[in-house]
Amino acid sequence: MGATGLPPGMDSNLTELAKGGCEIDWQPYTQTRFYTNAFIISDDKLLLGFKKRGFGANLYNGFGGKVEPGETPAQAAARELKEESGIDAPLEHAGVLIFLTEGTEWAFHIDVFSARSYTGEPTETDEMRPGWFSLSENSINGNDDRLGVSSSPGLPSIPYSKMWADDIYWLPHLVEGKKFMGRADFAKEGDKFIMRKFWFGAVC
Ligand SMILES: COc1nc(N)nc2c1ncn2[C@H]1C[C@H](O)[C@@H](COP(=O)(O)OP(=O)(O)OP(=O)(O)O)O1
Repeated sequence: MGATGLPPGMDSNLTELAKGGCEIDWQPYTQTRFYTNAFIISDDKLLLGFKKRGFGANLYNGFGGKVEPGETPAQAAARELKEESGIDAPLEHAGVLIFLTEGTEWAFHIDVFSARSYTGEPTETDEMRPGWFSLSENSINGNDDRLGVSSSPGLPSIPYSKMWADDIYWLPHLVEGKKFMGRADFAKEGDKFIMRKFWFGAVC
């Protein structure tokens, strides 16, 4: 933890939203690998993809992947969104996330994007199965899932229990149009990743 109380690499112009694992040290890292993640919001619905293979398989997430050499994060985000869901969208930068996984010396640096319109039809691909989730009148139940209530009848609520454990701390801010930044360090237990230490903040 730096002198500002923020994890190394975080901007000081942030208001704390959530933290945990304060008794544990941040895992050191020597390299950073750049990724993207994109979320589409349409009226009171959020588009997520069920990851069918690879890292994060069997979890819901936004659409994204590695930033390829020569690409900007924004270009990579648009390409990955198209490749994984079949749609185009006017993506805007929403936040930055740093993730460490036990046993690796490199950190995921994820530029997160969002858009409130899109063109095309969300379509299942080899990697992702897109689906809409309700954002209406969210409330939290005992399973950490947010219940969609009224105006999107038939749509499920955001499936936080089937998403990465960090998402519940920053995704509501993305939905509200607020910028955010954060970090989480994960340990591996068998084939599961357990979030041990985290810090998330909103950009002031
Ligand atoms: C560890 O916590 C994470 N939380 C969330 N919400 N998202 C994460 C986390 N770790 C990684 N991600 C995201 C970042 C990317 O959007 C994907 C991973 O990208 P992927 O491995 O699928 O990259 P591709 O370039 O598409 O890979 P291949 O084409 O080689 O399969 O997960």
